[in-house]
Amino acid sequence: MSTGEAKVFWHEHAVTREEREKLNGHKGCVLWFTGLSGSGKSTLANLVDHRLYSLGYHSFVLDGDNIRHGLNASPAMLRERHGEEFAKRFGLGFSPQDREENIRRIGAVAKLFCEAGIIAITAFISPYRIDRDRVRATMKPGDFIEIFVDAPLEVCEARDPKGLYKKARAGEIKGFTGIDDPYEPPLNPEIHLDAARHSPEELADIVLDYLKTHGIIPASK
Ligand SMILES: Nc1ncnc2c1ncn2[C@@H]1O[C@H](COP(=O)(O)OS(=O)(=O)O)[C@@H](OP(=O)(O)O)[C@H]1O
Ligand SMILES: Nc1ncnc2c1ncn2[C@@H]1O[C@H](COP(=O)(O)OP(=O)(O)O)[C@@H](O)[C@H]1O
Repeated sequence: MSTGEAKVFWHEHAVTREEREKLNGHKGCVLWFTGLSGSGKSTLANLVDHRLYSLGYHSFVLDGDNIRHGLNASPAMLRERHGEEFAKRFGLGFSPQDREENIRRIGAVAKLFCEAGIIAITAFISPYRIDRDRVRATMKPGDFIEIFVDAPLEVCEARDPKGLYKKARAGEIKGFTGIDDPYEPPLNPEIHLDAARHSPEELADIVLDYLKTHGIIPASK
């Protein structure tokens, strides 16, 4: 058997994206929340998801913390389950390369959701601009909606719900975003949220309004 690169072919779907969107009563898209740890990504992602669900729409949250338990599991988790060699090959931590692969994989998954006519809601720090832009470049114009959850480091650090900033300041966690690893804010996000001055409910309203005014969900409900 050849060990060379296999040729892979693309199969058209029997049911088109447009047909699925018609059935769902709204368009598919990716709501890409990005921001520092503690900025409010997960809170907001889940609130928007719940609002959409209550309106009868189809959405799903892909959250960094959860995805890093499965698809993008850490080396430690994989070591326990499958041994050292497997963990080294497939486990993802927080090095720049691992974050890049984390975002690449989740971008591909989010795109599949979008093509299934679903509103994919991702909540990853996604600190590097190039990684977010690469995901954007894989998608059709309008499908990738970058949402900057903008809360200053001081605010996030004061919230510190998991105590991670404290550990990072103490040097117990290395390469923590905002402390000793960079966060590159979006230059031109579709939505820029002031997450330090507004409640999650107010911020969710802004996201829902965007979806209505851009024809992703009906304006009428
Ligand atoms: N070194 C370091 N830097 C930043 N964050 C860290 C780190 N180590 C662990 N954590 C925890 O992992 C969550 C971020 O995971 P993500 O997959 O969103 O990160 S990334 O997009 O790949 O940068 C992040 O969760 P959120 O607070 O929900 O953002 C942290 O709880
Ligand atoms: N807009 C907001 N205003 C005040 N507190 C918030 C807001 N959004 C989230 N929080 C709180 O901040 C903390 C971090 O929120 P979380 O959604 O976990 O952030 P992230 O997913 O970005 O790490 C939580 O305790 C949450 O209740």
